[in-house]
Amino acid sequence: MNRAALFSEIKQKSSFLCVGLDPDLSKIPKHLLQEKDPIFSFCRAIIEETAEFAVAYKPNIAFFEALGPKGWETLQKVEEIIPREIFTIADAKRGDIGNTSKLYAKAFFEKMNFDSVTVAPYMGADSVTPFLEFEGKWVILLALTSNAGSMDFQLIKDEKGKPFYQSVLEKSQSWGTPENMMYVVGATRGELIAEVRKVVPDNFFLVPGVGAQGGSLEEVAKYGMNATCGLLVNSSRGIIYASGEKDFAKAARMEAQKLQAEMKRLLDIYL
Ligand SMILES: O=C(O)c1cc(=O)[nH]c(=O)n1[C@@H]1O[C@H](COP(=O)(O)O)[C@@H](O)[C@H]1O
Repeated sequence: MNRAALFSEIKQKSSFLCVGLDPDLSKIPKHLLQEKDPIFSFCRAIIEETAEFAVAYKPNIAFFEALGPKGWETLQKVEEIIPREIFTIADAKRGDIGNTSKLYAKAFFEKMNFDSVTVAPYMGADSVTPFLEFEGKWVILLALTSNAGSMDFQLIKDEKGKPFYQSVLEKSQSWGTPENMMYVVGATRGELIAEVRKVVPDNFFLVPGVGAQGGSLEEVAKYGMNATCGLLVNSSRGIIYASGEKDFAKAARMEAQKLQAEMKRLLDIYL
């Protein structure tokens, strides 16, 4: 999917919501455990009820990988039922020496048909560029993450006072373009989002951390929105575990709808 198609979906749905699929057998409603593939049944119900409000889905690969070979089959089935006009993100946080990265890319872009994969920048250009060689596919590069540990490296300043995440943004600008590279910028970083936006005015940001991690949607929109919206805001647990009972999919729908209504308001203000 290209940037114009993504922006068109955002405008059509008045939404920049990414629903995070982090399905955990210990958290899904108990009645689903009798199903042949409980994780698939769970994700399918969530997708059916939230697709009207979502412009992206982000399955976190860990939750599928942890189930062994069957988990990979489930992931593939989940990817296949996501409506094609909705952007798909394999949240795998990959990145390795070039020939290995190329095979990671093949796994998510060719064996499966994801639009994008999250990639860690730590190993540098040759670990990231193999993902960018796939026509129509995207890299989502970790820049400023939402977790407490982001302070360990990302916020360390060099002798001129420039934080490390900023060097990642600057350096990576020559690897890809706003047509094939996005950045992960955590919602919990508030006004730092404005600093990121200054360095990379045109790229989309994948913004996790609203909902369960406490980030503010209002601040994300205020500091991060650009002329093509430039934001995919993810919520995982806040949506998919809105209820642990039989009404879980309807409850997820209500949470997604609530976020979409708020996003519509913010698009009207800032776009
Ligand atoms: O790459 C990510 O998606 C990611 C980056 C980051 O900085 N923080 C972060 O929480 N995530 C992911 O985003 C999702 C957040 O989930 P919730 O906190 O439940 O909404 C999880 O799948 C995390 O792995």
